[in-house]
Amino acid sequence: MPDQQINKILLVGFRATGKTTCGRLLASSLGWGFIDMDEELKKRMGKEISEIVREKGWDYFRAKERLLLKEILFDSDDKRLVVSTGGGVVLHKDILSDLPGDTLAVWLRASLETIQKRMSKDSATAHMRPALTDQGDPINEVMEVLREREPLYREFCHIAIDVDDLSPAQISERILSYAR
Ligand SMILES: Nc1ncnc2c1ncn2[C@@H]1O[C@H](COP(=O)(O)OP(=O)(O)OP(=O)(O)O)[C@@H](O)[C@H]1O
Ligand SMILES: O=C(O)C1=C[C@@H](O)[C@@H](O)[C@H](O)C1
Ligand SMILES: [Mg+2]
Repeated sequence: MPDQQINKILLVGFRATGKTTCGRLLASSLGWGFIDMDEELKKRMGKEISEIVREKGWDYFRAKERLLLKEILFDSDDKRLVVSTGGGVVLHKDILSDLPGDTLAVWLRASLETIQKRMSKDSATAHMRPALTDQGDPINEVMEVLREREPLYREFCHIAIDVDDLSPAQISERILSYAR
């Protein structure tokens, strides 16, 4: 856990675990700034994530994501900020393993079933969540990618919240108790 006043909260977790939804709510409850990394990358590049990946590939997307993460953590003007990260931010292991002392990383942990159900229902999946593996199907590949990423979420996050049976408001409430 951070040993000083918390100024930044990073919401981390797999696709469709509610990082964007809960982050917006949490920032508004705290009266802090808010940034959604995927939305920011889309805005900066003027394209949907699916287009960026189709045209330039995942390595290019990760390079841009990495620069943005560093900028947010180390050069942001906003003193207090809630950050909804992209699902793959744990791949930037060197950054996540050396977070500033005022930054709390929260893992929104959901079951395979919840993730697949939410991804299938969410119209944003088509343009925000292109396939990550050779399987070519973002829903079918979830188990394989989760298996790789769960140890990273566990290693880098200070706290985990099981979100399957909680509403966004309940999740935001839980996180609030750590930030005050
Ligand atoms: N606690 C919740 N209970 C039920 N549905 C939820 C909850 N949180 C989010 N959702 C729904 O799940 C879907 C995905 O949510 P959201 O976009 O916030 O996830 P995300 O973690 O930001 O995903 P990504 O990593 O792809 O950006 C949305 O349709 C949202 O309405
Ligand atoms: O899990 C991932 O690697 C990703 C999740 C989304 O938030 C986007 O950042 C993008 O689709 C990559
Ligand atoms: Mg999101």
